[in-house]
Amino acid sequence: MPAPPSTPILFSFPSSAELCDALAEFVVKAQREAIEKKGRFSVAISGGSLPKQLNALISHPGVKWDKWQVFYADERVVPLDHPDSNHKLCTDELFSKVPIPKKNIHTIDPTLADDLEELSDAYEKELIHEFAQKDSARFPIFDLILLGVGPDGHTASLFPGHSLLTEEDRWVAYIEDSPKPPPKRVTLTYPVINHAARLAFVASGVGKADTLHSVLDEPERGLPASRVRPVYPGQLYWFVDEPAVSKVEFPRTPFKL
Ligand SMILES: O=C(O)[C@H](O)[C@@H](O)[C@H](O)[C@H](O)COP(=O)(O)O
Repeated sequence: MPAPPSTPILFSFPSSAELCDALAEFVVKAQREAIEKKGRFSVAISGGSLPKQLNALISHPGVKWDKWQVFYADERVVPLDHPDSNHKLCTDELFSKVPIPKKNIHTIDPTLADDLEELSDAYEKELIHEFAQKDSARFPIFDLILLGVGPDGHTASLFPGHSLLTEEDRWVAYIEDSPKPPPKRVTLTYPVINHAARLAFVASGVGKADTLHSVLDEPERGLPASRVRPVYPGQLYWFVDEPAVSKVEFPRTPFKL
Protein backbone atom coordinates (compact mmCIF):
# COMPACT_ATOMS: atom_id res chain seq x y z
CA MET A 1 0.00 0.00 0.00
CA PRO A 2 1.36 3.49 -0.82
CA ALA A 3 2.37 5.55 2.22
CA PRO A 4 -0.26 8.11 3.24
CA PRO A 5 0.51 11.80 2.64
CA SER A 6 2.49 13.37 5.46
CA THR A 7 0.86 15.99 7.69
CA PRO A 8 1.23 19.60 6.48
CA ILE A 9 3.78 21.74 8.30
CA LEU A 10 2.46 25.15 9.34
CA PHE A 11 4.96 27.97 9.85
CA SER A 12 3.46 31.16 11.24
CA PHE A 13 5.34 34.48 11.42
CA PRO A 14 4.57 37.66 13.37
CA SER A 15 4.77 39.81 10.25
CA SER A 16 4.57 39.52 6.53
CA ALA A 17 8.21 40.73 6.26
CA GLU A 18 9.43 37.85 8.45
CA LEU A 19 7.32 35.45 6.42
CA CYS A 20 8.94 36.66 3.18
CA ASP A 21 12.47 36.32 4.58
CA ALA A 22 11.78 32.76 5.78
CA LEU A 23 10.13 31.88 2.48
CA ALA A 24 13.23 33.04 0.60
CA GLU A 25 15.46 30.81 2.77
CA PHE A 26 13.12 27.88 2.17
CA VAL A 27 13.11 28.40 -1.61
CA VAL A 28 16.90 28.69 -1.69
CA LYS A 29 17.24 25.45 0.27
CA ALA A 30 14.89 23.64 -2.15
CA GLN A 31 16.90 25.10 -5.03
CA ARG A 32 20.24 24.06 -3.55
CA GLU A 33 19.11 20.47 -3.00
CA ALA A 34 17.65 20.21 -6.50
CA ILE A 35 20.81 21.57 -8.12
CA GLU A 36 22.99 19.21 -6.10
CA LYS A 37 20.88 16.29 -7.30
CA LYS A 38 20.31 17.14 -10.95
CA GLY A 39 21.83 20.50 -11.82
CA ARG A 40 18.54 22.40 -12.23
CA PHE A 41 15.57 23.60 -10.22
CA SER A 42 11.98 23.29 -11.43
CA VAL A 43 9.46 25.56 -9.79
CA ALA A 44 5.84 26.52 -10.46
CA ILE A 45 4.57 29.91 -9.29
CA SER A 46 1.03 31.19 -8.75
CA GLY A 47 -0.36 34.69 -9.26
CA GLY A 48 -2.18 36.94 -6.81
CA SER A 49 -0.08 38.23 -3.93
CA LEU A 50 2.53 35.48 -4.23
CA PRO A 51 5.07 37.02 -6.65
CA LYS A 52 5.48 40.05 -4.37
CA GLN A 53 6.04 37.73 -1.41
CA LEU A 54 9.09 36.36 -3.20
CA ASN A 55 10.83 39.73 -3.13
CA ALA A 56 13.46 38.67 -0.56
CA LEU A 57 14.89 36.44 -3.30
CA ILE A 58 15.91 39.48 -5.35
CA SER A 59 18.92 40.28 -3.18
CA HIS A 60 19.53 36.76 -1.86
CA PRO A 61 23.09 35.73 -2.70
CA GLY A 62 22.22 32.00 -2.74
CA VAL A 63 19.91 32.10 -5.76
CA LYS A 64 21.30 30.52 -8.94
CA TRP A 65 18.88 32.08 -11.39
CA ASP A 66 20.39 30.38 -14.43
CA LYS A 67 19.44 26.98 -12.95
CA TRP A 68 15.75 27.84 -12.51
CA GLN A 69 13.10 26.40 -14.82
CA VAL A 70 9.95 28.36 -14.10
CA PHE A 71 6.40 27.35 -14.92
CA TYR A 72 3.12 28.87 -13.83
CA ALA A 73 0.90 26.91 -11.44
CA ASP A 74 -1.91 28.69 -13.22
CA GLU A 75 -2.13 31.42 -15.80
CA ARG A 76 -4.81 33.72 -17.05
CA VAL A 77 -5.36 33.43 -20.81
CA VAL A 78 -4.52 37.00 -21.81
CA PRO A 79 -1.55 38.49 -23.67
CA LEU A 80 1.68 38.16 -21.72
CA ASP A 81 1.91 41.93 -21.23
CA HIS A 82 -1.73 42.27 -20.09
CA PRO A 83 -2.24 43.56 -16.54
CA ASP A 84 -4.09 40.30 -15.66
CA SER A 85 -1.22 38.06 -16.76
CA ASN A 86 0.56 36.15 -14.00
CA HIS A 87 3.66 36.17 -16.17
CA LYS A 88 3.55 39.97 -16.34
CA LEU A 89 3.06 40.13 -12.58
CA CYS A 90 6.02 37.81 -11.92
CA THR A 91 8.12 39.71 -14.44
CA ASP A 92 7.32 43.07 -12.85
CA GLU A 93 7.78 41.87 -9.28
CA LEU A 94 10.69 39.50 -9.69
CA PHE A 95 12.12 38.40 -13.02
CA SER A 96 12.84 41.89 -14.37
CA LYS A 97 15.01 42.46 -11.29
CA VAL A 98 17.19 39.36 -11.44
CA PRO A 99 19.49 37.69 -13.99
CA ILE A 100 17.19 34.83 -15.02
CA PRO A 101 17.54 33.75 -18.67
CA LYS A 102 14.27 34.39 -20.55
CA LYS A 103 14.35 30.88 -22.01
CA ASN A 104 14.07 29.45 -18.49
CA ILE A 105 10.63 31.04 -17.99
CA HIS A 106 7.95 28.89 -19.56
CA THR A 107 4.90 30.91 -20.52
CA ILE A 108 1.64 29.92 -22.14
CA ASP A 109 1.27 30.74 -25.84
CA PRO A 110 -1.46 33.40 -25.95
CA THR A 111 -1.67 33.19 -29.77
CA LEU A 112 -3.64 29.99 -29.11
CA ALA A 113 -6.20 31.84 -26.96
CA ASP A 114 -9.08 30.97 -29.29
CA ASP A 115 -8.62 27.27 -28.62
CA LEU A 116 -7.98 26.57 -24.95
CA GLU A 117 -7.65 22.84 -25.57
CA GLU A 118 -4.77 23.53 -27.93
CA LEU A 119 -3.28 26.13 -25.61
CA SER A 120 -3.28 23.80 -22.61
CA ASP A 121 -1.92 20.92 -24.74
CA ALA A 122 0.91 23.19 -25.85
CA TYR A 123 1.70 24.09 -22.24
CA GLU A 124 1.58 20.43 -21.28
CA LYS A 125 4.14 19.74 -24.05
CA GLU A 126 6.37 22.42 -22.57
CA LEU A 127 6.26 20.47 -19.28
CA ILE A 128 6.82 17.15 -21.02
CA HIS A 129 9.91 18.62 -22.63
CA GLU A 130 11.29 19.64 -19.23
CA PHE A 131 10.35 16.53 -17.28
CA ALA A 132 9.68 13.51 -19.44
CA GLN A 133 13.20 12.91 -20.73
CA LYS A 134 14.56 12.93 -17.20
CA ASP A 135 11.96 11.09 -15.16
CA SER A 136 10.06 8.03 -16.16
CA ALA A 137 7.27 8.92 -13.72
CA ARG A 138 3.71 9.28 -14.99
CA PHE A 139 3.57 12.85 -13.70
CA PRO A 140 6.23 15.54 -13.49
CA ILE A 141 7.90 15.95 -10.13
CA PHE A 142 8.39 19.66 -9.54
CA ASP A 143 11.07 20.52 -7.02
CA LEU A 144 8.75 23.18 -5.65
CA ILE A 145 5.24 24.47 -6.32
CA LEU A 146 4.18 27.75 -4.71
CA LEU A 147 0.46 28.27 -4.19
CA GLY A 148 -1.95 30.89 -2.88
CA VAL A 149 -5.45 30.46 -1.48
CA GLY A 150 -8.51 32.46 -2.50
CA PRO A 151 -11.40 33.42 -0.21
CA ASP A 152 -13.51 30.49 -1.48
CA GLY A 153 -10.65 28.05 -0.79
CA HIS A 154 -9.51 27.84 -4.42
CA THR A 155 -5.88 27.34 -5.27
CA ALA A 156 -4.17 27.75 -8.63
CA SER A 157 -7.28 27.83 -10.89
CA LEU A 158 -8.98 24.93 -9.11
CA PHE A 159 -12.29 26.27 -7.85
CA PRO A 160 -14.85 24.72 -5.47
CA GLY A 161 -17.35 22.40 -7.12
CA HIS A 162 -15.63 22.54 -10.53
CA SER A 163 -15.23 19.40 -12.64
CA LEU A 164 -11.45 20.04 -12.84
CA LEU A 165 -11.16 18.91 -9.23
CA THR A 166 -11.50 15.31 -10.37
CA GLU A 167 -9.12 15.48 -13.36
CA GLU A 168 -6.83 12.46 -13.11
CA ASP A 169 -4.90 12.31 -16.37
CA ARG A 170 -4.05 15.69 -17.78
CA TRP A 171 -1.09 17.66 -16.55
CA VAL A 172 -2.53 21.01 -17.64
CA ALA A 173 -6.23 21.77 -17.90
CA TYR A 174 -8.26 24.81 -18.85
CA ILE A 175 -11.25 26.58 -17.42
CA GLU A 176 -13.52 29.00 -19.27
CA ASP A 177 -15.82 29.96 -16.42
CA SER A 178 -13.48 30.96 -13.59
CA PRO A 179 -15.44 32.69 -10.81
CA LYS A 180 -12.35 34.84 -10.21
CA PRO A 181 -11.78 37.03 -13.26
CA PRO A 182 -10.56 36.72 -15.90
CA PRO A 183 -12.72 33.67 -16.81
CA LYS A 184 -10.29 31.90 -19.15
CA ARG A 185 -7.36 30.25 -17.41
CA VAL A 186 -5.10 27.23 -17.50
CA THR A 187 -3.96 25.40 -14.43
CA LEU A 188 -1.76 22.55 -13.29
CA THR A 189 -3.99 19.68 -12.19
CA TYR A 190 -3.99 17.85 -8.85
CA PRO A 191 -1.96 14.88 -10.11
CA VAL A 192 0.83 17.32 -11.00
CA ILE A 193 0.46 19.45 -7.88
CA ASN A 194 0.35 16.42 -5.60
CA HIS A 195 3.45 14.83 -7.15
CA ALA A 196 5.69 17.81 -6.30
CA ALA A 197 8.63 17.17 -3.98
CA ARG A 198 7.76 20.29 -1.98
CA LEU A 199 4.68 22.47 -1.98
CA ALA A 200 4.19 25.70 -0.12
CA PHE A 201 1.05 27.71 0.41
CA VAL A 202 1.69 31.35 1.17
CA ALA A 203 -1.03 33.45 2.80
CA SER A 204 -1.02 36.64 4.79
CA GLY A 205 -3.49 39.08 6.30
CA VAL A 206 -6.57 38.77 8.46
CA GLY A 207 -8.71 38.56 5.32
CA LYS A 208 -7.56 34.92 5.00
CA ALA A 209 -8.48 33.91 8.57
CA ASP A 210 -11.87 32.28 7.86
CA THR A 211 -10.60 30.54 4.74
CA LEU A 212 -7.53 29.12 6.45
CA HIS A 213 -9.69 27.87 9.32
CA SER A 214 -11.86 25.95 6.82
CA VAL A 215 -8.92 24.65 4.80
CA LEU A 216 -6.69 23.59 7.70
CA ASP A 217 -9.14 22.68 10.46
CA GLU A 218 -11.95 21.23 8.34
CA PRO A 219 -10.23 19.30 5.54
CA GLU A 220 -13.26 17.00 5.30
CA ARG A 221 -15.10 19.90 3.60
CA GLY A 222 -12.88 19.20 0.61
CA LEU A 223 -12.15 22.79 -0.39
CA PRO A 224 -9.69 22.89 -3.29
CA ALA A 225 -6.75 23.96 -1.09
CA SER A 226 -7.48 21.06 1.32
CA ARG A 227 -7.16 18.64 -1.59
CA VAL A 228 -3.49 19.46 -1.92
CA ARG A 229 -2.09 16.31 -0.31
CA PRO A 230 1.28 15.45 -1.80
CA VAL A 231 2.06 11.86 -2.64
CA TYR A 232 4.74 10.42 -0.33
CA PRO A 233 7.54 11.54 0.06
CA GLY A 234 6.32 15.00 -1.01
CA GLN A 235 5.80 17.54 1.75
CA LEU A 236 3.33 20.39 2.07
CA TYR A 237 4.27 23.55 3.99
CA TRP A 238 2.26 26.62 4.89
CA PHE A 239 3.94 30.02 5.20
CA VAL A 240 1.49 32.39 6.87
CA ASP A 241 1.46 35.42 9.10
CA GLU A 242 -0.29 35.45 12.47
CA PRO A 243 -3.36 37.44 11.33
CA ALA A 244 -4.00 34.89 8.57
CA VAL A 245 -4.11 32.02 11.08
CA SER A 246 -5.85 33.91 13.89
CA LYS A 247 -8.83 31.51 13.64
CA VAL A 248 -6.82 28.35 12.96
CA GLU A 249 -6.39 25.57 15.51
CA PHE A 250 -4.06 23.43 13.39
CA PRO A 251 -0.71 23.19 15.28
CA ARG A 252 2.14 25.49 14.31
CA THR A 253 5.69 24.25 13.90
CA PRO A 254 8.59 26.53 14.89
CA PHE A 255 10.33 27.59 11.69
CA LYS A 256 13.54 25.81 10.89
CA LEU A 257 15.01 24.78 7.60
O1 LIG B 1 -5.56 34.00 -9.59
C1 LIG B 1 -4.45 33.49 -9.68
O2 LIG B 1 -3.68 33.75 -10.56
C2 LIG B 1 -4.03 32.48 -8.69
O3 LIG B 1 -2.90 31.78 -8.92
C3 LIG B 1 -4.85 32.21 -7.51
O4 LIG B 1 -4.98 30.85 -7.20
C4 LIG B 1 -4.28 32.98 -6.33
O5 LIG B 1 -3.08 32.38 -5.89
C5 LIG B 1 -5.28 33.02 -5.20
O6 LIG B 1 -6.48 33.59 -5.68
C6 LIG B 1 -4.79 33.84 -4.02
O7 LIG B 1 -4.63 35.15 -4.44
P1 LIG B 1 -4.09 36.24 -3.41
O8 LIG B 1 -2.74 35.79 -3.00
O9 LIG B 1 -4.03 37.50 -4.21
O10 LIG B 1 -5.07 36.29 -2.30
